[in-house]
Amino acid sequence: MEGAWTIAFLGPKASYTHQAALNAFSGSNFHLEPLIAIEDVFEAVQCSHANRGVVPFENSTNGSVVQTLDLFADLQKRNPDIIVCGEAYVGVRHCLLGHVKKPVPASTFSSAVIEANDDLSPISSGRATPTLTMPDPLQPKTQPLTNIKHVRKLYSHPQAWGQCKSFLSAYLKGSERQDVSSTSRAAELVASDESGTSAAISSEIAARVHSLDILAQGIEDRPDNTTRFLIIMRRSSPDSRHGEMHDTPGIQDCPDDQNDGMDTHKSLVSFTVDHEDAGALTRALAVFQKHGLNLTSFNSRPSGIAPWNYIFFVEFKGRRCGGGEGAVNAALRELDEVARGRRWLGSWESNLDRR
Ligand SMILES: O=C(O)C(=O)C[C@]1(C(=O)O)C=C[C@@H](O)C=C1
Repeated sequence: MEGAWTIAFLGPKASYTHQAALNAFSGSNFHLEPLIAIEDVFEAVQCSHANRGVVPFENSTNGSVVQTLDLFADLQKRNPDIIVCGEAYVGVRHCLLGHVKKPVPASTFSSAVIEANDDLSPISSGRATPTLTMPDPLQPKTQPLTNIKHVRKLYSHPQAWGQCKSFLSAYLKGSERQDVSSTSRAAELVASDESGTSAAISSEIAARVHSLDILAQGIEDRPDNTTRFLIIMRRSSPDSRHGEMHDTPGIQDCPDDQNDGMDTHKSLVSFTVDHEDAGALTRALAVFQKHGLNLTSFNSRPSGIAPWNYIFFVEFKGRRCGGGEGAVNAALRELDEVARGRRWLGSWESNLDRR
């Protein structure tokens, strides 16, 4: 694998990020390297251990992945050279993975055996009970494949809880929840739990990798549940694969592009504003409107400067062309006049229509 690119991703194997990495980088030219945390992926790319990194950015049901936004905000100045160079979408179908409870052999008709097997009685209706605050609760779109009354503890990535709310509230209300670094890490932990009373929200592939039983399938609230992943790289790093140098990745040659890639590309920028200055954020956003740059996402995270002070992330249609030309460069110059601490985070080809 001499000369192959190293692609770091949020692992272990069988995470949804792994699926995104396989979609974006298949073939023998790529060596895929699972890492434990999203920050490890940023670090691997920042220190050039990896040529590219794949990280979750946003889920269509549950919103932004705040760990990733915070790494782009980079308050500790650990990842100053990271930019985005691509994106990938993965349809996320969650499963509940664990161990099917085996019936106790009824060799004798003792009350202990009857009690133990009572837990294997038919599955509950799963209808969420209406309450005063929620008179019309969302009903889960699926029910368990087997009895799950023995499940006491759940493991998953924090994003997954918010994607499976109705199933969890209908069937697993009393179970303790533990956040872990990814859904595949959750499956790994459940596989090593000998009590058999834990379960993971994870993928069907993770069930196969860890020889776990699928206790329920398709437990996400919405059938269109999709996660968007970003591909990151280090700016000004030599990419050895084709022996070529990209001096300014994220800034592209677009000589024949009449509309700055507004139909084909997206870009990401972050900035802060003077919070004492009324209208400062409005003026910053007006710059994008003035140059016809359509915003596709807007996020904020604590800036680390002072409490209730934010760093803003704006994603918009269009790409930044080399040579200071074009609408995006013009907007960035004007943004520098009204915003503070502006950081360019890259342009990449939009993949939304190619899912
Ligand atoms: O835990 C994983 O498998 C991941 O790849 C992370 C992640 C996320 O952070 O959004 C990816 C997809 C799902 O939305 C849930 C978790």
